[in-house]
Amino acid sequence: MEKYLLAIDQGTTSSRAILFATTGEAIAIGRYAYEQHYPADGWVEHEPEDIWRTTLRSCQDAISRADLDVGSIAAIGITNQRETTVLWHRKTGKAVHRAIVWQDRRTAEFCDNLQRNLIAEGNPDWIQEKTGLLPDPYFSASKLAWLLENVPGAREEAEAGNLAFGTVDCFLLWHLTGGKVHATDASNASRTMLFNIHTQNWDDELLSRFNIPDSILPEVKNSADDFGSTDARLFGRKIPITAMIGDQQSATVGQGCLSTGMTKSTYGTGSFLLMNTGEKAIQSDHRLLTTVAYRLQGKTSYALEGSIFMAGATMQWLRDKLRLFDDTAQSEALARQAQPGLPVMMVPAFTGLGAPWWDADARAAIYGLTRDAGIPELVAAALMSVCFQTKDLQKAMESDGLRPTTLRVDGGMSANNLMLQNLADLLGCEVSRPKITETTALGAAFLAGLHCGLFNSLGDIESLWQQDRAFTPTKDKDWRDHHYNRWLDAIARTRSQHGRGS
Ligand SMILES: Nc1ncnc2c1ncn2[C@@H]1O[C@H](COP(=O)(O)OP(=O)(O)O)[C@@H](O)[C@H]1O
Ligand SMILES: O=P(O)(O)OC[C@H](O)CO
Repeated sequence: MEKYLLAIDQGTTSSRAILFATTGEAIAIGRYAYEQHYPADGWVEHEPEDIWRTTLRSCQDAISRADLDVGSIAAIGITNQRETTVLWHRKTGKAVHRAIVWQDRRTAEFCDNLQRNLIAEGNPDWIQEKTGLLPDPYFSASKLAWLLENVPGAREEAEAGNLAFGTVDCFLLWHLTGGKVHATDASNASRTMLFNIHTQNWDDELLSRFNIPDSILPEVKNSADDFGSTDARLFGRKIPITAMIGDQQSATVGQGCLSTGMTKSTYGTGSFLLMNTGEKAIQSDHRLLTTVAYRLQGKTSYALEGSIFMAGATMQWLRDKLRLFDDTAQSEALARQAQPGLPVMMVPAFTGLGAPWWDADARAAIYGLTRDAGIPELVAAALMSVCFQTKDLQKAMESDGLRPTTLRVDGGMSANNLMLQNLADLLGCEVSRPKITETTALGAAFLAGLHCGLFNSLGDIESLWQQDRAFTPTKDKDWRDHHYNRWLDAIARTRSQHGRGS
């Protein structure tokens, strides 16, 4: 019987399930968008029940659309939006509060104080040295501390051992296994700010700094491992779960970026550029993150990461709040009508700025509006803002002594040819889009297949990668420098609004 792999890709705006053949071909897909909650300025929440319900229905849809025997699904791999924090009751599986999403900035002051204290103690790099991360509300630790402090009774329940913490992979695993398995993988653990990426263990000093009881923590396993089996009632029979990996790391695998120096950038809600640095955990001097790319049979591969909070989300804002178009796919045709010279500049700091600025308090701004600026110029500026933010990351990597020669791109926004051409022009390097753009799901499926013996080695996935289109630079250095300097000026002006320099 031919075997298939089911990948669950639980993203920020939708839950997806894709059934793959071992050739990498997607056989069937299930997908449900779900509600975003914005209860206050800078707060972003998801209903955990929505996350679970839409994931389950996506899996059931994919399976029924493929019209196959559930017994032919060899294994499940889970990949997920990272850092998003869930705390739930072990007995009922019910969350004590909505999930606090990675974009949420409510703990900005907490993180500022933490950084100030570390500086006062003469140990400013303490967090980065242990975790590869920088003190910012983006990561799970301060969100979890907030839940324990602010949800009535949560701390007492946690200390009594009645609560479980997890990122979304872990929360889904709990539900898929009928509450039997409380585990995560090293790539997801590396985004919590509680995990020491060098020792590969939860770090007691970090736990005590954030005041987190260790009774709530999941076991940390390899990214391809034995994570238990689904409750037979969900899909008619048990299916083994043999991989879990954060979505950006999964896309790195799905893009075949498996050797040192290979780099991918995913353009979804946010944008995340990862360079595989192999067995070396390189600590950035330019405010990039060091993260676990994947851990296989106890061997850790690391990546250097630049995280941008607003990419496709800026297009959603133009669509939903300004109502400039009905479908984000229309943005390309609109931007092509814009005046030349990129007159309008947009800094999309709607939820602060990520790498390399790490400025939680910055807020978005638009510059250079004239009487003849209209919808095309605004849309072009929004698309360019994604390219400029990627350029910031390229510059930071170069300052750390690393330069990717080719950038492999994926994610919903990589369908936009104009954006990718502008990106190649601005970076001055080739930008390459693969035929399979569901690389995030593919990475998890591949790792699941690796663990259950459908693939022999990581090398097998490299041979599955095929290019759809390459975008080569058409502009010279003067053009690049001119526009990038305009961007840096816009960034400086935006940050000066709340008293921060560039
Ligand atoms: N043709 C396009 N041009 C610009 N943005 C697009 C286009 N198609 C999709 N997007 C954006 O890509 C995002 C969806 O990408 P996806 O990878 O599905 O995101 P996520 O995994 O974060 O939910 C949306 O924010 C959408 O606005
Ligand atoms: O859901 P995505 O694709 O926007 O990815 C979110 C990231 O994992 C956040 O770190």
